[in-house]
Amino acid sequence: MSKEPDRLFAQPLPQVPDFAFNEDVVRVFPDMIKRSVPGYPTIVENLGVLAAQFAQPHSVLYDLGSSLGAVTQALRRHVRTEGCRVIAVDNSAAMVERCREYLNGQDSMFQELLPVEVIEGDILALQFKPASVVALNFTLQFIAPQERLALLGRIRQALLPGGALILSEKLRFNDVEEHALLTDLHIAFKRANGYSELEIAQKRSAIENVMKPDSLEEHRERLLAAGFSKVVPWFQCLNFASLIALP
Ligand SMILES: Nc1ncnc2c1ncn2[C@@H]1O[C@H](C[S@+](CC[C@H]([NH3+])C(=O)[O-])CC(=O)[O-])[C@@H](O)[C@H]1O
Ligand SMILES: O=C(O)C(=O)Cc1ccccc1
Repeated sequence: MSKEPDRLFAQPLPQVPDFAFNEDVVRVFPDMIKRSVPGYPTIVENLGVLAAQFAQPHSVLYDLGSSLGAVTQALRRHVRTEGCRVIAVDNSAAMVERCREYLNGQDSMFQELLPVEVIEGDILALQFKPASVVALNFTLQFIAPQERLALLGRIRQALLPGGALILSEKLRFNDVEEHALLTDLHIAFKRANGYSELEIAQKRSAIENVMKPDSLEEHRERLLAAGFSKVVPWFQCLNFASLIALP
């Protein structure tokens, strides 16, 4: 994994462009996501542990919006179910290229890893195969809000009995005080991880048009509307949470 530190927003930019998952972001992504998302390492590792409980023999496990394949690698560490394979999908060419490099490196070092196929494509255009586990780890928040329900409906239709969707997201809060407190605490988390006020402000302006978080209530209602029967939050750290949705 690249160890390059994230300094993308360290210098004043005359105009802050909309955030994109391009080559510059790919180079610093492991550092960026760890220093920006409270609980990220815990969520990724335990996503593998959870997935192992839902994986059904001879089925597909999806990693949607796979970036550099952190979730795929956690699935490979924890899932031991017979005949499972992983399909990782991302629409950023730069992410997919680097993700394939990492996974090929693993394949050449270890035997008996779950087979992985990395697809460069839009998850909105995907024809889902019957799946026991679908991971959307901080990806749904980048999908246009009007597309989210239909996508979750297609995922619900693809899920096998006994399977699960694991959905991790940044949250917003309907209660104004709660929203302000957790937003301030998230900023304190970033500061504690070495980001300057300028970096925090410029990153915020870069993501505000492209990343639209929902509240926990909105997630729950939309998942039920998409046909899921049960929604169980299993992790929250500040304004970041992860949910299990059962078919
Ligand atoms: N329509 C789309 N189709 C496919 N991919 C998409 C789409 N929209 C966005 N992406 C991809 O979704 C990923 C979101 S990052 C996921 C982290 C990873 N899951 C991790 O656990 O490390 C989250 C973050 O950076 O906060 C990016 O790689 C996008 O290219
Ligand atoms: O940085 C933030 O404020 C976030 O909400 C998380 C994030 C992490 C990586 C890319 C984009 C957003």
